[in-house]
Formats: sequence, structure tokens, C-alpha cells
Amino acid sequence: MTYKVFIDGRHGTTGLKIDERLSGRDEIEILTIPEDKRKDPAVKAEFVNSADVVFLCLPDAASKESVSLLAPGNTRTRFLDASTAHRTNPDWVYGLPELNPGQRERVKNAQKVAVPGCHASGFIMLMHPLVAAGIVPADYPASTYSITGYSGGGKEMIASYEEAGELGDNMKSPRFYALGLAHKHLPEMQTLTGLANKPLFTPIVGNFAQGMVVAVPLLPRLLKQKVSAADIQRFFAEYYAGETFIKVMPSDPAPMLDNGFLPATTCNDTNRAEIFAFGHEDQILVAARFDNLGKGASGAAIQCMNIMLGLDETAGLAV
Ligand SMILES: NC(=O)C1=CN([C@@H]2O[C@H](COP(=O)(O)OP(=O)(O)OC[C@H]3O[C@@H](n4cnc5c(N)ncnc54)[C@H](OP(=O)(O)O)[C@@H]3O)[C@@H](O)[C@H]2O)C=CC1
Ligand SMILES: CC(=O)N[C@@H](CCC(=O)OP(=O)(O)O)C(=O)O
Repeated sequence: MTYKVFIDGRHGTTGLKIDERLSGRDEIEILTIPEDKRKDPAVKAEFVNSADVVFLCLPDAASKESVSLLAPGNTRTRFLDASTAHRTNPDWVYGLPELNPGQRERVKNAQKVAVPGCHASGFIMLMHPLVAAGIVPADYPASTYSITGYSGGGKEMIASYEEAGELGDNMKSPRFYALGLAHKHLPEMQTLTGLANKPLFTPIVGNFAQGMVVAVPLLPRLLKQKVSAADIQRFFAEYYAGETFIKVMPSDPAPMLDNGFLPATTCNDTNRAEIFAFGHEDQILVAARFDNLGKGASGAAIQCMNIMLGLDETAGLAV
């Protein structure tokens, strides 16, 4: 059986990666829209309605427009949206199959799946289980910071690092951003964890192309139960037992570090996410490391597509 796939936004950062990951797979036929018609809604409608799967790798507004092109009664075409447009929309399923025991099945049966934001993926992988288990109270004053490679900012940001000639010190240095404290991933971070309030979120972009670490500090004195970093590590190991793409690291993470450092790039070109719990009985730092273009974007999208089509979930993905 061959599935027809239309990648809307195929030449953007996310679209290209999806294209790369799907090319060479026998069961996938990629539909190619003529370059000069790729933003023409009438032509796009034909592609959307003749595809089994449509990946939306577009700005939010263009994504919504493409979904509106679905013909009435078309229940065959299934969407995977990489944009922020539908992530907290109750008509869409959130594309993190490892979220909880029912989520993989919901993804499998969905017509519309929203692929998680990269920073949000890490935060939710860490905080959803802890809140659901009552270890972190829903009213916990959560904060998180996340360091990302510049490919997360799409074509424009990539060009600002790679095509600007010799970089000045400002660009060579890691840079905080989203300092209006209203980053576009905050709604999904709150909704999918069940936290009563949005976390205080400060992302940082560095002078490297891809890779990400999302870290969340936890103060045991503000938690409902007395727990240590080792307890949290054991909890995660049990929660994610059996998951291929989420790997909980040992309770003594020192041997996993690079001379005491935690580089952001270790999971690059895989769909793996590594979960860490650092600290002691007074202070805990939980962290998720993955490829912002892998489990944080196109890898996650392909994993969901595999599940939706009933294929091997790991097909085309490195662990
Ligand atoms: N980069 C990343 O790590 C991640 C990005 N995302 C999300 O995925 C989406 C795409 O991001 P990204 O790949 O980074 O962005 P890019 O800017 O790299 O690419 C976007 C692409 O969409 C095309 N495009 C814009 N409007 C239309 C339209 N109406 N019809 C068809 N094509 C159109 C653009 O073409 P042109 O340049 O010619 O206008 C461009 O090729 C965004 O919503 C982003 O938030 C999600 C997860 C991770
Ligand atoms: C460096 C940089 O700017 N990164 C982007 C993340 C892009 C991403 O993955 O977010 P979406 O999935 O919602 O597009 C940002 O923080 O806005």
C-alpha cells in the first residue's frame, strides 16, 4: 500500500526535513505542487484533497487557510500541523504519543494532529507526568528555560547566523529572547501540563544550528511530597518504561555529562529525547535534551504519521 503525502511548505526548514526523512520510503509517494502555484489556494485544494496525509509546515495563518481547503465530507485526508495554530484546539489531537497511556491511540485515530512546539515538547515531557501524579501541585509557580540552536527560528534566523559573514560578539554569544514573557508555546505548556498558571519561560538561542535542552527547577519544599532527585528519576523511569524515543538517564548523571557539562547537541539527527533529574533533597533540576528539528519538530511529525497510518512507529527515525 502506498500513501500519498503532500508537504505544504516543503521548502521551509521543517518541510525540508520532513521531505528528507520521507524520501526513499517505499510506502510513501510525495505529491509535488508546481513551485509557482504553491501559495495558490485553488491549486492547493486539489493537493490537499487528493492526499492521504498533509503536513503543514507553514506560518500559522497559512496553516489555517490550508485546513479550510478540506472539502466537505472528506474524512480521508489527515493533517499533521507543525505550526502553533491548532495546538490547544480541542478538535485537534496533541501529537505527543508518550504524553499519557491513551495518547498514542488518540493520535492513531485522529484526522487532525498538532505537532508540539519544540520548547513545549521538553517542558510537557517533564511536567505533565509530575502534575498528573500529584508530585507537582497544579498551582506550582513553575519556571523553565531552554537553550536552542538557531534552526528553531526558521529560514530567517538561519540566514541571520549563516549568511551574515563574520558574526559580531552579540551574535556569537547565547541570547535570551521572548523577553516580553509571552512566548507562543506558553498556551500549550499550560494546557498540556494542567498547571493553573503559565510558567515563567525564558528561551535562549545559541550560535549552533540544532539541538535543545529544556530545564525546569523544582523546589522540594514547594512540592506536595518530600522527594529527591533520585525519586524523580525513578518516577520518570517507570512512567516512560517501554517508550522507544524517551530515554530516562540514570540517577547518577555525572558519567553522562561531558566533563560536567550538558551539551545541547548530543541527540542531533535522532528522534530521541533524554530525561535527566539532577540535584539533591533541597533542590532539583529536571531537564530534557533532544534535537529541536527531531523530536522537537519533523521527527515528532513523522512518528505521529507512522502511528496514524498503522506503520512501524520508528520507521525512518533514528533512536
Ligand atoms: N524551525 C523549527 O524548528 C520549527 C518550526 N515549526 C513551525 O513550523 C512552521 C514552519 O516553520 P519553519 O519551517 O521554521 O519556517 P520557514 O520560514 O523555514 O519556512 C516556512 C515555509 O512556508 C512557506 N510558505 C509561507 N506561506 C505559504 C503559503 N501560503 N503556502 C505555501 N507555502 C508557504 C515559505 O515560503 P516563502 O519563504 O517563499 O514564503 C517557507 O518555505 C511554523 O509554523 C513554525 O512555527 C515547528 C517546529 C519547529
Ligand atoms: C530559536 C527560535 O526562535 N525558536 C522558535 C521555536 C520554533 C518552534 O519550534 O516553535 P514552533 O514549533 O511553535 O514553531 C521560538 O522560540 O519561537
